[in-house]
Amino acid sequence: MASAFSIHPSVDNGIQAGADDFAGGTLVCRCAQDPVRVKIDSQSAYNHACGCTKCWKPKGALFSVVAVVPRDKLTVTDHAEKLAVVDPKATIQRHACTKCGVHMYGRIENTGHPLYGFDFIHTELSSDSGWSAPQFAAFVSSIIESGADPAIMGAVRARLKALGLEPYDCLSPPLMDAIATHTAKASGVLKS
Ligand SMILES: N[C@@H](CCC(=O)N[C@@H](CSCO)C(=O)NCC(=O)O)C(=O)O
Ligand SMILES: [Zn+2]
Ligand SMILES: [Zn+2]
Repeated sequence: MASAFSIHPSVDNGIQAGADDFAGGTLVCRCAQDPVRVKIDSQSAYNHACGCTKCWKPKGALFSVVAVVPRDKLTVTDHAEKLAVVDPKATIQRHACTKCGVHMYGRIENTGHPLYGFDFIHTELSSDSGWSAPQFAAFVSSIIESGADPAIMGAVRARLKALGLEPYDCLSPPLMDAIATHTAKASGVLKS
């Protein structure tokens, strides 16, 4: 049965597996003229659906789909002058196209942050196929903050599970463990 809502257009009809030998591609914004292009020289990692209010999502979708790549593998090749940071105070500085609104990459500038060194990208902006598939759904309850009816949450979580995207209200357990380990080492609670 078709769903009454869209999780995200790239997963609504099932999830396409990534390719093991995939080594990157180009992200292109939605401007018909002079699009911003970002070259990625790496496969993506930790791809996931994100329900938070800050990640860019296409119109009508409840979730964004967002992954990370090492920041030294990301290069803006065309029309960097069109990019601006959406919220300079956010942990993840999202560089968006000022003309079409698409977020081209999100960068963490705080060197002490557990995820420093990773840039956040939306692989749907690339026509290259082989990017790693989304593995889980994060910040699911946060879709309510963008206006989703709390009454649909049961159906949303059931749909995510049916798609193979385990729903979490924060990040996935392996990512939360990695972040907590980093924090415990930084504070000295855990000896490295
Ligand atoms: N309920 C809030 C949650 C926002 C949030 O913490 N988002 C996460 C995940 S973004 C990609 O997975 C985060 O790390 N944010 C840091 C940032 O956005 O700078 C909401 O929905 O706004
Ligand atoms: Zn654009
Ligand atoms: Zn998010």
